Amino acid sequence: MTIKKGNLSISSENIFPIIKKWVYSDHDIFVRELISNGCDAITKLKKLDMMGEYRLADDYRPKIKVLVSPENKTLKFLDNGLGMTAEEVEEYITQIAFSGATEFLEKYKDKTTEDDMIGHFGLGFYSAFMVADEVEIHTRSYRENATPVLWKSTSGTEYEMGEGTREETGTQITLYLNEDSLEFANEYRMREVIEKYCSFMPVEIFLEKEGADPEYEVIDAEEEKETDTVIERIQEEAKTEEQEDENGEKKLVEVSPAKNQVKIVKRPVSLSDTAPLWGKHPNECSEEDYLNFYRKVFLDYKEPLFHIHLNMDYPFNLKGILYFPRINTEYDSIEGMIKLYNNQVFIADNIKEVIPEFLRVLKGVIDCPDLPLNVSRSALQNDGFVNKIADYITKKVADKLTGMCKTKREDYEKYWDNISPFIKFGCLKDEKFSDKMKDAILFKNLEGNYLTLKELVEALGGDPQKLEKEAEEPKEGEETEKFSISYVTDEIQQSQYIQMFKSQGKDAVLFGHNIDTPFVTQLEQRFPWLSFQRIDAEVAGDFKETIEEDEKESFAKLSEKLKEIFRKELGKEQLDVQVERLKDEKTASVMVLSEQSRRMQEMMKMYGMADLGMGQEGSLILNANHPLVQYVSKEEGEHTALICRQLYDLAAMAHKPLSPEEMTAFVQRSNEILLLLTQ
Ligand SMILES: Nc1ncnc2c1ncn2[C@@H]1O[C@H](COP(=O)(O)OP(=O)(O)OP(=O)(O)O)[C@@H](O)[C@H]1O
Repeated sequence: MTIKKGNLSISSENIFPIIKKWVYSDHDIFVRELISNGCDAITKLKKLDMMGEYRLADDYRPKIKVLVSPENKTLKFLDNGLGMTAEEVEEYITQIAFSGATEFLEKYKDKTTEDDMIGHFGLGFYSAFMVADEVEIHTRSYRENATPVLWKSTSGTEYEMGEGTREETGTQITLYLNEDSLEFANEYRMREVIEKYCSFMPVEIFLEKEGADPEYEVIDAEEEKETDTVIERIQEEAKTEEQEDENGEKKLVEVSPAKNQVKIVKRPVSLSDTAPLWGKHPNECSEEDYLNFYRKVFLDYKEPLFHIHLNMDYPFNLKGILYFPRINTEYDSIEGMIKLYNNQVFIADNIKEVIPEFLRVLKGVIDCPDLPLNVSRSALQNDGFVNKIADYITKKVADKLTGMCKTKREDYEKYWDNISPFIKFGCLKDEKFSDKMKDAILFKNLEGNYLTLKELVEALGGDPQKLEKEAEEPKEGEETEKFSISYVTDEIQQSQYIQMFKSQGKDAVLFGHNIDTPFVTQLEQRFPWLSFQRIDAEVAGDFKETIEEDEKESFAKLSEKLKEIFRKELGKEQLDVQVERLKDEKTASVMVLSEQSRRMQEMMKMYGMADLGMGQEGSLILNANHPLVQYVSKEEGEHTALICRQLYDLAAMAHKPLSPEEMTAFVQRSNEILLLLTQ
C-alpha cells in the first residue's frame, strides 16, 4: 500500500477553540465515543457471523481493552470487532468522521451555551482530538487476506495512511495525550470515567496499565477455568495440631484438610455489566437484585422505599427502573438522579426534557434506544416523541402508585409520609398525573389513620359522590355551600386546638409540609365546595354553648367589659377580642386567624413582605366559662394585668412562636406567678 497523505476540509484555527470549549465541560466524553465505536464494531462482526458472511472462532470472546501508560503518556482502545480496510478508513474516518466534525462546527459555531448540546453525539471518533495531539489507528478488517492499515493524524486536520502491522481482526486506537490531558493516563482516573459512561455497555471492558507487573491469585483447583493462565500448582498438605481430649490425653487432630490449589494470573474483571437489570423481565428479578443494582449505581446504602420497573417495546422502546428513595426531609436535599442511556451507553443525568420535573427527585435509570440524541435541547423540547416518553413515564408511575394504594394499602400507607411531598408536587405540576392520582392521595387524621379524600369526606359526614364530579362553573350570584375540613400544620404548637377537637369528637388532617398549602389550594379549585382551614382558623359553632335570648344583653355587656380590660392591659387598642362560652372548660383563651388572612400572610412571607406590617394579628377568644376570665371580668383585682398578659401569651403561643422579647417577658411573668403561689 502506498502512503497516502491528505488534508481535511477544516482548519485548526476554527475548530480547536470550539473543541476546547467542549473539552472544558465534558472533557472525558471521548472515552464513551471510542468505547462505543468498539462496541458497534463488535456488534457488527457478530451480525456478519449470524448472516453467514463471517465465521467467528469458537473461543471468540468479544471484548474491549483500554490500556493506560503514564510513562508513554498514551491511551489505547482495543477492540476485536470487524476492523476496517484502507478504503473504509478513508471513507468512515477521513470523510465521515471528519466531515461530521465540520458539520458540528457549522452547527455550533454560533452557540455559546452548553445547554444547546445534548449528549454530544455526532462527533464520535473526532473527540479523541480533544485530549490528544496525535491519534493513530491500527486496524485490520475481518475480510479474508485484508491488509492491516495504519492511519495517523498529528493535528486533527492532516493525516497519513499506509500499511500497518496489526495481525488480529479488530482495531486499536492510540491517543498520544496532550499536556493538559495527562490525567487520563492515570489508571484510577480512567476507571472512574469508564464507570461513568460505560458501566452497562453490552461488551466487556477491561482496563490495564501497560507494562504493569502481572498480579496473581490462588484459587482452589476445582475452580480453575480453561481460560486461566496457570503459574503454579500447589499441593497443600493437611494441617494437624496436638490437642488434649477429655481424658487429658494428647492427640494429633487435623485442623485443615489437604488442598489442591492453583496460582493463576489474576482474572481480569470487566468494568461493564453487559446485561443490566433493567433489560431483564421484572419476573426474573428479585428484590435483592433491585437493591444491589440501586447500591451499585447510586452508591446509596439507604434502602429505597420501592421501585418501578419500566419495560415496553411498543409504541417505542423504553426500559428502566425508577426508585423512590427514602428521604429524610429535614437533612437531605431532595435531589434525585435519573441516568439516561441509549442502548446501554450512558448519555447524561437528569435530562429535563425526558424526565418530568417532579420525577427528578427519584433515582433511576432509563434506557431508550429510540431517543433522538444528536439534536439540540431546544429541538428536544418541541419533539412530540420526547414529550410522549415523558408522558409515558408519568403514566407508569401513577399506575404503580394507584395500584399499590388499591392492592397493597398497608405498604402504601407506610411509605406515604415519605412520598407525599413529591406526589403532591407532581399533582401541582401535571394535571394528568393529578387526575390519575386523585384516589391515591392520602390524608392522615388525628388518630394517625390514613384516608383517601373520599374516605375522609365520608368520615366527616360529607357526600363522597360529589368528588366524582369535576368543578362546574358556579352560576352568577350562586354561593356554593362549603364543606370544611380542618388541618393541623404543627402538632405541638397547635396541640391546644387538637385537644379541643378531640374533646368534641371532631377530626382534622395533618399537613406537615410546605407543599400542602398550594396543594390544598389546587384541591379547592377543583372542588369549589371543599374548603380547607387550619385548625386555629376559627372556633366553630359546635365548640360554643348557645347564649339564651334573655342572657344576650348581659353577655354583650360582659364581652364589652372584657374587651376593654384586655385591650388596656395589653396596650393593644386594635386587638379583636371575642368572648364565648366554650364547652371545653379547660380552655381559657385561644387565638384564631381566619384561613384567608393566614394564607395572605403566608403569601406575603413567600414574597419577602412579612415585615411590612401588613400581617394581621389573630383574634383573641376568651372563654367566659373559665374562672380566670371570670376573675378578670370582676372589678379590677390585684392580678388582673398579670392574668391578661399571661392568657394572651398562652393563646398567641399556640398560634405562632413568640418573639425573643415576648418570650423573655413570658418567662419572667411565669416566675412571678409561681412566686405568688409561695406566698
Ligand atoms: N473501532 C472501530 N472499528 C471499526 N469501525 C470504526 C471504529 N471506530 C470508528 N469506526 C468507523 O468510523 C465511523 C465513524 O465513527 P464516528 O465515531 O466518528 O461516528 P459514528 O460512530 O458513526 O457516529 P456517532 O457520532 O454516533 O459516534 C463509524 O461509523 C465506523 O464505521
